[in-house]
Amino acid sequence: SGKAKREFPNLTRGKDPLELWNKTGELGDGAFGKVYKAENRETGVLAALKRVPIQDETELEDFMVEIDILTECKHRNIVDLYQAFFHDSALWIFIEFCAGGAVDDIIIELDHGLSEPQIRCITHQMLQALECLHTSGCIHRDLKAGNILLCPDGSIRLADFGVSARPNKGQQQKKRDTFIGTPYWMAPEVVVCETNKDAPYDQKADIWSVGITLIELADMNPPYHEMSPMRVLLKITRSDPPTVELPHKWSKEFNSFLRKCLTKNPETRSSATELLQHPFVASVSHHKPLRALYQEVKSEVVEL
Ligand SMILES: COc1ccc(Nc2ncnc(-c3cccnc3Nc3cc(NC(=O)c4cccc(C(F)(F)F)c4)ccc3C)n2)cc1
Repeated sequence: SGKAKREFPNLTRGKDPLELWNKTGELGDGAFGKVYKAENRETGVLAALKRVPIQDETELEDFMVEIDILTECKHRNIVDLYQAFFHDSALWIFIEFCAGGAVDDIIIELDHGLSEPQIRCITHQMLQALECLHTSGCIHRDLKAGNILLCPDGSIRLADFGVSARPNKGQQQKKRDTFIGTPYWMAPEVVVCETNKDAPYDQKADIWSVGITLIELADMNPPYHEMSPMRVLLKITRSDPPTVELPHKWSKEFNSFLRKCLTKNPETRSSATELLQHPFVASVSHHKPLRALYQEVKSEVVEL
């Protein structure tokens, strides 16, 4: 095309990814193209591979937002980008493979919610990942158990299988009609923004979604899961902040932490940095409860 090719430092062009990586299986059919499991021919390292068909350079720029975020936000609790290629009119993204899969699938597989020690562990790592994203000026916008991956050592990685966007730092305005995020986890001010598209919202919206995700981990579903998505939007804006189904079943610290996340006013809602000082997560020091969770999932599969 006549348009000058934009330089993308984190993108390898003119190399066939399958010379370096061997596709070993399928992981699912993502919102944007297929997702495969892959193994590095030289090192044996395992990766998850997403192949996104690209029509032209402008579409490539849209999808490079994701590569930029993953390059800028290198953190032990955010999925690790190994390599990105532009080859055969497609963007090939190779991510560190997390063998435990997504936490919402684990809850379905085990058919029970997580224990409080397991939830404390996940929350501590989620807040660290969010603190890193927010410091880099990014907003996730679609936090939920389905976007949290579990690794065998009990660590978790924040992922985004939808399309997370960056705040418009002079970049193209988020497409006005796209509906970002699944409604159940949406903070009140985001619902207002999506419906009247004016109220600005920022990183505090992710903190609300942390609270909803903790309820999802404890009760196996987010609040109002039995309602239709449209009715949920009204419910979220009109109701008092939700709690877990049986608050007395959980510690004072857990309920207090939830109240800090599920504060309707984003101004007074705590930030990720503030919440890392909260007693619910301040004393977390190891991943043991999540290593046990990984073993449980893996043993479950063997039994079947
Ligand atoms: C069904 O069983 C399993 C078992 C293991 C796994 N493990 C695994 N490990 C790593 N990635 C994936 C994965 C699965 C489906 C789709 N994509 C996956 N990873 C992936 C993620 C991304 N991008 C992000 O996660 C992402 C994009 C933008 C922002 C962010 C964040 F905000 F978190 F920084 C994260 C890009 C390309 C790929 C292949 N899956 C998945 C399913």
